[in-house]
Amino acid sequence: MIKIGVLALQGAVREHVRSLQAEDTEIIIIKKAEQLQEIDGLVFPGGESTTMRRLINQYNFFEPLKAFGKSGKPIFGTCAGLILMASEIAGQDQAHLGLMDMKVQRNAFGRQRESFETRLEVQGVAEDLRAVFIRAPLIEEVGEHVEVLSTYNGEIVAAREGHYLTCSFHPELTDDFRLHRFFVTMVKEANKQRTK
Ligand SMILES: NC(=O)CC[C@H](N)C(=O)O
Repeated sequence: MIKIGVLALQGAVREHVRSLQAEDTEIIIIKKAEQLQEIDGLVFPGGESTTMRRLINQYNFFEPLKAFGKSGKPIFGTCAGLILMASEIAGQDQAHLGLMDMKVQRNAFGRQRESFETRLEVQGVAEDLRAVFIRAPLIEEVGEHVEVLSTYNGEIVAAREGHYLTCSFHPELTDDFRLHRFFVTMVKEANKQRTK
């Protein structure tokens, strides 16, 4: 049995809990930093990244989340979660957790297109994944160890760097669970490596 946590400070928590349901997997809602010790993988939901960052500080999550990432346990960040993981944010002096080597731009899809749904090819996951974009960020630049998994109109919208997975859309708002399943497999594999 593996345990996957969903960071529950703000945002689309329940939807991720639903989408992560899988065999031999327990889903835990994370409200306190101590709970990070019991889990094998973690999801950062979408929502509002500046609000989430404020709550991360307020509830003393900052260092524990960084340590969790550095420990090699998988993290999956969606939308605002992607912004939290980035090492650089366009137009801002400071990033948040800086876990993934990538530069992101917030609210990157123009006004008329603030919110839309499309189908995307995601490398190793699906040829036609349903993707809902809501005031979504895009990934402007990636470091050499980052694998681009998907693009939309030439812009990077999903990527992986080792045990970190991220996308700028909301896979948890559809019944297409393939990206979540991919993450659950990443967690199971990382867990196997650790307990070998
Ligand atoms: N749906 C979302 O998570 C939007 C992200 C939001 N625009 C932010 O900057 O945090």
